[in-house]
Amino acid sequence: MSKTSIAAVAPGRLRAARRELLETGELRLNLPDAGLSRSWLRSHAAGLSPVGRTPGAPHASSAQLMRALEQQHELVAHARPVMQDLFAQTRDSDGMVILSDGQGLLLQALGDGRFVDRAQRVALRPGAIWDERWRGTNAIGTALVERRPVAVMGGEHYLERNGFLSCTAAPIRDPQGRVLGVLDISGDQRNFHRHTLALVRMAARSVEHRLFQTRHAQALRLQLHPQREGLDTAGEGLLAVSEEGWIIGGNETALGWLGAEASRSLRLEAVLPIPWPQLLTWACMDDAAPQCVRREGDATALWVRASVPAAWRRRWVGAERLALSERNDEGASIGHAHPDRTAGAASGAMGDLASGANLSTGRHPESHGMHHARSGLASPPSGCGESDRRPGASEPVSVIPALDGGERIGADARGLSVPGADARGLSVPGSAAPVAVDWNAPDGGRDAPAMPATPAADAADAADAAAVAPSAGGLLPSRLAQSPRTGVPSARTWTPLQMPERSPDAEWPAPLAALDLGDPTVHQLLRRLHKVLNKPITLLLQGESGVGKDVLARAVHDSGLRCKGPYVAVNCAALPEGLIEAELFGYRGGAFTGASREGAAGRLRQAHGGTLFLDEIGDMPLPLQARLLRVLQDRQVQPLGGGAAVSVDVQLICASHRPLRAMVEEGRFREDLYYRINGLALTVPPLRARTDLAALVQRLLRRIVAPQSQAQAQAQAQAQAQHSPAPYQNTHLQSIAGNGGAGVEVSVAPSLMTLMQRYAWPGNVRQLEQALRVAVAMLEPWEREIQIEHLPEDLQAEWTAGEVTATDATHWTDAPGTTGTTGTTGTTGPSGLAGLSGPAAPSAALRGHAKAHARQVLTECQGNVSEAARRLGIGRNTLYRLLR
Ligand SMILES: Nc1ncnc2c1ncn2[C@@H]1O[C@H](COP(=O)(O)OP(=O)(O)OP(=O)(O)O)[C@@H](O)[C@H]1O
Repeated sequence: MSKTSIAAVAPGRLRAARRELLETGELRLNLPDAGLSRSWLRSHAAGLSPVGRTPGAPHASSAQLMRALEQQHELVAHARPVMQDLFAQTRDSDGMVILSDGQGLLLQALGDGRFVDRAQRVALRPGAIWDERWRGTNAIGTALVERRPVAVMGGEHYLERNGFLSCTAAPIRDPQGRVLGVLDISGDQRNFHRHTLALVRMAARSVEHRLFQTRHAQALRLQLHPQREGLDTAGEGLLAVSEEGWIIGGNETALGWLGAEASRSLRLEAVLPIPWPQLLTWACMDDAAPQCVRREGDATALWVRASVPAAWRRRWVGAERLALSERNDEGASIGHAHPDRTAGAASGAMGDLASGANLSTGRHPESHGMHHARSGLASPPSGCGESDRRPGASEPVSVIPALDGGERIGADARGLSVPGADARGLSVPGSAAPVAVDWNAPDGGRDAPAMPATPAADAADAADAAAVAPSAGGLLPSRLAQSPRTGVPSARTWTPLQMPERSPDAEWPAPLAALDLGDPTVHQLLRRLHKVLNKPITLLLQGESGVGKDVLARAVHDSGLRCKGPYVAVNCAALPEGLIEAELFGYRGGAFTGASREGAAGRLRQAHGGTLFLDEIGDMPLPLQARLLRVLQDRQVQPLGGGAAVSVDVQLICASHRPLRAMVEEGRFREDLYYRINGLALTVPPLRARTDLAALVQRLLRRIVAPQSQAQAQAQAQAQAQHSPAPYQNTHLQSIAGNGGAGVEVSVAPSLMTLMQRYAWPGNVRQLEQALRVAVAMLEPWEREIQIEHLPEDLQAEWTAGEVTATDATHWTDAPGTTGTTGTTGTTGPSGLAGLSGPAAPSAALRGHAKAHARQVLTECQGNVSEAARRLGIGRNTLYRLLR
């Protein structure tokens, strides 16, 4: 439906296909465009009749339209000038330029002439909803479903009454890749011009650019294009980078070229061969001209222009001045830094400060060459836009010649090497191949493959590529498989710039990294979560109760771009059935008996801009599942008792300990909802299957002890202030710490740890945490090591009785005086305490070993049974039994 539809499908063929669809419900005749066939089939399935009036297509009231305009004010504001421009260009062809929101609600229209009157008759005007479900195949509605630019000509419209229209529409995506709305040019089909599709695509891109620039106004923004002239056109790539050097956003074009995905999971250096401090230095220059980045090997090139927020410039240049004056004070070499350097010139030293290089250029410090050399970047390209050179600026300084004739970063003018650089060029950390930055490419395209003839062609190609890899369901732009015509390296050809081999763990955000305690399954799970961070992919966390699903969801929230937004957790199992609906979706005042007069926004709306964690979603009643599905699809919430639907933007994370898949098969959970929430399903392993119990115990203990001792320190301080005796209980914790608890070290006796490692922990981490809380509370003031007797009594009883449930659920209990389920014979369990109460049916040899070990410990304790039992982490009676 993109290009084929411009050469409209022959009317006879359309008629035949329509007849077939109506008679058989199928389209075996196959229209030449698969997208058109799909859309017709959808229209048919929606129960629309191609002839006659449209039955009950919704239309917004003027109040609803006003509200929608308010909600979409950013989109409308950025689209308006673009629409005016489009209108000026298409005026002669008697058409209309239309903007719709993401639901197909027409927000604004520009047009004049006779066509507008005709358009009004088919409700092509603000307030009407051109969703495919109501109006059949049409450019706006179909572009929304197909998520790509679409042209629908004359009889290709499913409803015959729209057959006089020719419409071209392109989705407008926000910087996260979500479709915000659609830009459309509609006109009389007889006047249709074949370039309209390219025009509307470019216009939509232009709106996206404006949105991108606004949303990322506080970030460093990079414009990219294989041709210098391509910068500032709708075909350029855009990247946004945080001050720490993380990619935080990118448009489809940039992501396609760089093979990157816009998430904080990638540092800029992973995709562009420029060390971050040096790029920052260059970007902070007042008049930084575009530069050409070229990859070694295949000579593909990208032109880069950077803009930074003014505050960054102030910060970096200010820091630079300070650093310079400090270095001057120390009498250290500062190369040729000029004391009166301008801000832009001063910024040039950032690179060498950051990289530790000491550059000596022999040039005037204010020359461009100076900036580049001092920043560690090679000098500006000699043929790289003469106009970029300031009048009178000196020639670029000499730099280390590249093996292939290019110039290198990573080495200073005297050949001093910069950390991270090697003789062959800069090695991007973890990247497979060294890459060179060639600031000297004569035109940025000399070695580069042929470039697109026009930005329009480029735009068309990118759109076609998007059609190849459409990003479904509001996902971030997927990697584009660039058309060869663009001459731009596809994601594949840039692959060496990525860091597939690197271990990303070092770059995990702290909240995720903190959960990586050494268990390989958990590690894999965290890796997968890390990959989908900041992507609108719904997560489904499954696993037994207490394994830490909520903890994971919270870590995902805290690690992502939404961390400043709300995190709202709802336990669907804990809410009375009658209240879930009101709790989730909100209600209008007095909507039901007992409802408050003011009404309530509901948890979904509370989570707007943040994360909604729906725990135990398997416990949600079926009717509510249907409602939730609708909300997830429409991204709008309708409060109970009526009122306008409100848009919500939430990252959804669902969790359940129930087997949802099986529930779907049994009809207890909606299949459509299951697939909707199942963007990425991960199973959190039970504690008994984890190998990092010791590290987890330490983590939990730190968490348990620190606040306790802090609270006690406070209580003590308070008590002292009131001249009353300090509370006795557990004052040892802060006395151990001596500093309010921060340094308290409580650990678990090794023998007890062995026992714990063999226990099945049916309540998982929750049970472990509770056990440790009790144990810490039971510690005497002088004790810092947890023994079995500190544990809750039920565990003690279970373990000392040898009734510990093993990971393999085998019980052994033939220690004297106990009863067992397996009746395994032998003496004791495995070594140490585990031998006494180890869960897996121990062999006689193991029991013998445990007994021997207990004897040895007793000898070491010079016969002191209490001490030996303490060391072994068991009670005295148990030790007696064991030794018998
Ligand atoms: N990795 C972890 N580090 C520290 N504490 C953890 C970890 N995982 C779980 N916990 C603790 O275990 C308890 C249970 O965790 P959480 O509520 O996340 O489990 P869950 O799987 O969501 O349980 P349920 O299915 O019953 O809701 C919490 O107190 C939590 O703090």
